[in-house]
Amino acid sequence: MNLTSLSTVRELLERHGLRADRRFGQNFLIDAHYLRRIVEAVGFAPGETVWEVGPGLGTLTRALALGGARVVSLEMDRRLEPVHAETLAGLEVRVIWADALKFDWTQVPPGSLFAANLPYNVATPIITDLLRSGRFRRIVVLVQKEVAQRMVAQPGSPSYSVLSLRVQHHAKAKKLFDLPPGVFYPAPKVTSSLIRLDPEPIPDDPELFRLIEAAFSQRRKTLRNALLSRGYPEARVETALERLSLSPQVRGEALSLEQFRALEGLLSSDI
Ligand SMILES: C[S@@+](CC[C@H](N)C(=O)[O-])C[C@H]1O[C@@H](n2cnc3c(N)ncnc32)[C@H](O)[C@@H]1O
Repeated sequence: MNLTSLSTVRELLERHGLRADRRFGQNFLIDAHYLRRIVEAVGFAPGETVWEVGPGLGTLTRALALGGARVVSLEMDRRLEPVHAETLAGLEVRVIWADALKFDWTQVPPGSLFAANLPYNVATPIITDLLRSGRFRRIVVLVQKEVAQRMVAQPGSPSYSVLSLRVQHHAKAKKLFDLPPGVFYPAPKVTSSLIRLDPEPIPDDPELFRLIEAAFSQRRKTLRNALLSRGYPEARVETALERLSLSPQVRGEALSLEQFRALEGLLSSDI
């Protein structure tokens, strides 16, 4: 069965009485060229397990399994079960019917691989959870281009955000290529991008991210005021900024990850 054929996808949906559901971010990939490039980017060895979120009709899931991977995939939309009975039959695939946002990724073995065409509305929290779990050595995700830009953004750029720092803290990130809306059915309004993350074994740092979230909580405020409004003590914030030679007028979006780490170190010590 060729799931990258638009007529096959339409016929499959119609035969099962289904429509792509926007609430679940269902935009199915229907392009063989891009599908091959995504599978190549995952770079698994034969028999290796690849974790996935959102198999949908089974397009990427099937391509990974046909390429020799064992796939464990989380899906929320139970209507797809009879579709999988056709599209994933006989393949090394296990579907877990669960919400990926509630899944405990720390139960995945360390050094695992992850690949997905992520539902756009929940891509950021899923990527954050995957990174925080510390269980993945490579994460290949198809996301909205704006999310991809945030993932690789540097200080001072309009896309620089909590997600940029989350990615930098845990991983090396590379934007691989863009995909036009027409390679999905139904076509989304936006361009997509494939991103590869190569995480290092670095644990989460909740205090650092409490600080970063406070710094980005009100982008129009100075860093000083944003931190004060989140309850950081004034004298300590002022001394820490001074020690780091940062102006009291500086905004959070100007600081590098290293500067946030240094700031957090000073704020949590007796200065
Ligand atoms: C963009 S589609 C990708 C489908 C397929 N992998 C493809 O490439 O054509 C996203 C999929 O994620 C599923 N999904 C959405 N939210 C989810 C969640 N919170 N947990 C698990 N699956 C979810 C949707 O039902 C849909 O199948």
